[in-house]
Amino acid sequence: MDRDAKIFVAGHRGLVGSAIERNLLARGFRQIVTRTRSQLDLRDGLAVLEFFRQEQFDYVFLAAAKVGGIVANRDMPGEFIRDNLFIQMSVIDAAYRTSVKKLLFLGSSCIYPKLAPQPLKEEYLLTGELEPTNEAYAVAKIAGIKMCQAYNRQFGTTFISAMPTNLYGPRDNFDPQTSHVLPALIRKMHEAKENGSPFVEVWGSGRPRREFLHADDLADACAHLMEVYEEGDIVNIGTGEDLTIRELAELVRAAVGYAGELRFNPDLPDGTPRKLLDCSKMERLGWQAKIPLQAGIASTYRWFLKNIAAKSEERRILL
Ligand SMILES: NC(=O)C1=CN([C@@H]2O[C@H](COP(=O)(O)OP(=O)(O)OC[C@H]3O[C@@H](n4cnc5c(N)ncnc54)[C@H](OP(=O)(O)O)[C@@H]3O)[C@@H](O)[C@H]2O)C=CC1
Ligand SMILES: C[C@H]1O[C@H](OP(=O)(O)OP(=O)(O)OC[C@H]2O[C@@H](n3cnc4c(=O)[nH]c(N)nc43)[C@H](O)[C@@H]2O)[C@@H](O)[C@@H](O)C1=O
Repeated sequence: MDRDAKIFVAGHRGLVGSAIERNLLARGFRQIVTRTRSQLDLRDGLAVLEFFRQEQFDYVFLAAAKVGGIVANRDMPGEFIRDNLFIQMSVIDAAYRTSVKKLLFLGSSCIYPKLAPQPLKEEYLLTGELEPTNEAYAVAKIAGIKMCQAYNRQFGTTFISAMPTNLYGPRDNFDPQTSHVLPALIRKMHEAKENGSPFVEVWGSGRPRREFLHADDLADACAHLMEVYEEGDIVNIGTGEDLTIRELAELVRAAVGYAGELRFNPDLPDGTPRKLLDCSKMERLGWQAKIPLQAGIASTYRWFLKNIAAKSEERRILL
């Protein structure tokens, strides 16, 4: 990729898009274009096509999506399927119509069947039933993969698809109701420590296993794929290691320095029992994750203290 190539990072204010933008700048790319949602609603196909016609991008990273944790997915399936299908349709089609050289679409490990063998190999896609809590989101993601592959076959495009495991890092969503588990636990334990609460509620049984990848690692993997990979076949991106939610909660508790009790609430959903990616394909392509989970949690907590906790405290004092 030429360092003067014109690149659109869709979703640049989110967890992944912001990490991709940082990574591209560090790699020396000079022409990165971004738009906020209020400047350009990516669900609006006509506006997106007009924007692509004006800008004439060489490369596109599609990191804009409707994203949320297990309860947000369970409770808002209509929004998850609608927004994601619209965003994907608009951006992928506009990329084809304006001859973008390469587009990277971001799927998710939730595209795999709920009870697939572990670790999850790319070939397990569409071999069984999906996890019900995020079926609508997963179906939209599978449609995105299939759209990229169909365009490659019929129109000769080079649209590639990466399947990340569960992610975390700076600029994550820390809202306890809609976020994923890791930012939710950071926030809940931090607030419990500040308020002297004797326990923190952890959803579900604590037994499900999850794999966690730092967004900076994912961004590096995406930039690497954009440089070296040309196929439509999906590629998993993870660390190759997982742990139980109870073990994760203990790690977060240690990082935050919270001494209270973890109280598991079985009324909330566990979701998929295990979701560990087989990352051997990505390793063969010359990439491996670098940020250890404990170090990643510690740096994410520092980011949270500076950017979320400090601002809530400022607001509380002003009120
Ligand atoms: N987080 C995770 O654990 C995982 C994420 N992924 C995938 O990675 C990608 C990025 O996720 P992540 O960074 O976590 O998500 P975030 O919610 O952090 O960021 C999503 C971004 O998309 C933008 N966006 C959403 N809807 C629109 C719209 N209609 N028009 C324009 N922009 C829009 C948001 O803009 P605004 O800031 O204005 O709201 C935001 O910048 C997604 O495809 C997701 O499915 C895959 C696996 C795990
Ligand atoms: C990335 C992936 O993310 C979603 O799936 P998920 O892996 O189930 O994501 P999650 O992070 O929300 O939960 C992981 C586990 O953790 C438990 N858990 C405990 N306590 C809290 C808690 O406080 N918040 C949350 N959210 N979960 C908690 C929770 O009960 C579950 O057992 C998909 O919908 C879809 O969006 C997707 O692709």
